[in-house]
Amino acid sequence: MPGYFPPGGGWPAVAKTTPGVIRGTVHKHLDRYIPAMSEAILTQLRALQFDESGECTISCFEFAYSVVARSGSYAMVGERLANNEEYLRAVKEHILGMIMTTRVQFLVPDWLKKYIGGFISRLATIGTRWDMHASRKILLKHFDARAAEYRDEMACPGNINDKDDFKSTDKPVEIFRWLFESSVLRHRWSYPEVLGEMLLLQFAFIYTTGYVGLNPTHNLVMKPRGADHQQALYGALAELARQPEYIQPLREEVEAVLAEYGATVPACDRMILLDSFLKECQRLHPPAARITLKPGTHVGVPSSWIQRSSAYYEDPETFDGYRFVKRAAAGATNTRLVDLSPDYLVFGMGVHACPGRWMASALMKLVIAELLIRFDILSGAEGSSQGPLIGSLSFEEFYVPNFGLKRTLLPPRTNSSSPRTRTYQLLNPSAVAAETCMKAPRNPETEDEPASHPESGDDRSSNLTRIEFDFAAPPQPFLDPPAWEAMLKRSRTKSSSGEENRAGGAGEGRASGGSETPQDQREELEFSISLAG
Ligand code: HEM
Repeated sequence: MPGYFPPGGGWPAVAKTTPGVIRGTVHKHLDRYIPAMSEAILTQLRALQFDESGECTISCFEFAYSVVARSGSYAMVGERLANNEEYLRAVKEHILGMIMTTRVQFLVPDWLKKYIGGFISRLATIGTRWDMHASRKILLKHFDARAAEYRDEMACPGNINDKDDFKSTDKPVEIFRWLFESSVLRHRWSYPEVLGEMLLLQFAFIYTTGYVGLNPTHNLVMKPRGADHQQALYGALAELARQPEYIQPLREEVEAVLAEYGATVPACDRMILLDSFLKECQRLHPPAARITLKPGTHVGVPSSWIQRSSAYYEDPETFDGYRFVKRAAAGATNTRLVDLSPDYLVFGMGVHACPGRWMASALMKLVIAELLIRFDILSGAEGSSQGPLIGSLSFEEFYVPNFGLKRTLLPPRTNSSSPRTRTYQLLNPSAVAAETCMKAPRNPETEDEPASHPESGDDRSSNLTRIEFDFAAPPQPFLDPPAWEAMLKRSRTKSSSGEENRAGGAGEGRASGGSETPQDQREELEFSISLAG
């Protein structure tokens, strides 16, 4: 990022070590972050404001981005700042400002950059709502204050959060603290380098997860402002709404899993259908991946094309949220959201593969789980979800929203008659169910029952396609019983050895199965299938 790093030094050494930080802290000790992330999600839900008529208008994108900004900030700078609204606003605006500034920089010829690059990065967003300079000032103010606290704590003997201390506590390590202490203790990086890395990491963490992850089926091939944005602006809520047949099975899965395991890593590992759903979203709408061959030369990896190729995927243009669960059942490897493979490049490949993908996966699952449990999600009929966000900007790989799109949210209605009866809030009450090519299995025994949301007080939901799904019940028709059993068994084995598995694979360009090779995984599954059969 121009302006952050000392001139003439090129890309700082710290850039090569931050993935190590992510692996050593966020990735290896994911279980320590989950309670705080979960709390952050709930805080964001509680922060929704309802007006006198009992409605709350919110942009789906803004909600997704905000919830990830808050949870991500827990991991990056700790609880106090993660609850500081000024800081959070600055985080979100700074990331968008970075995108704008980078795009403006692209317009400047290389030979001119060294003269006016820094100047441009100051001016590019000035006076806009993505004013990078203003938001950076706020961020630096908070970083400085936090760093002073770290310094004070380090000055007290025994307070240094070194390796041993970290091992002996259950608390998650703030990424900023880790970077800061390492730089002070080991004289590794200058303070401006640490700050630069924090600002880049905020982007790698928050924008990707909020945008790519929680807006999973948007189209990342962006068109210029004012052009037809058709699919680019849907958030996860609206996207789930477009495929309403997924809501109930996913909801039942997360309710069952959270009831048994709470918000934990094993719970996230057991959200098999949600994992497949998210992976399918990312397959169809990956972020643009780029590698640099030599300074100034960018080569695009056509991940969109690869992930929609019939050479790798059957019926590749069709969204099938259970695609990967079916593949796993059929014995395929690399079917989990975090698995890497050449036909699935969302998290990259090889040594630079995303080390934050376990964190992103867990966070996305927890957010969607909480939403599914608390809200009913229906698509907008009035077209607001189809049009462009006025004043937003979109580029080839990034979208910079102005949060103009509003959606309606109703407050929860209480229903104390039965603890099993849930009352879901409605996102956009004027919504209609979307049409989709997904075929639901018909069950003659339940066909006459009212579908899904008996408490909603209307019969809209009876028009929705309904899939009965129960983990305690026999498997769904699309999975034969032995395959289903094998899959559950495999998932149990995996999550019981989850810590070692997660510690094993980040960035090494292999599937995330710890020391397991794809062949091992396949053999294990075949063995399980033969046992179950
Ligand atoms: C859905 C969310 C995410 C997506 C789609 C994503 C995607 C990617 C991709 C494609 C790369 C590889 C870039 C390359 O090949 O040069 C990458 C690298 C990276 N990501 Fe993520 N990421 C996500 C979430 C996160 C999170 C939550 C973190 C931090 C906790 C993170 C931290 C990083 C870092 C530090 C790198 C650099 C790795 C290296 O250079 O070795 N990412 N990410």
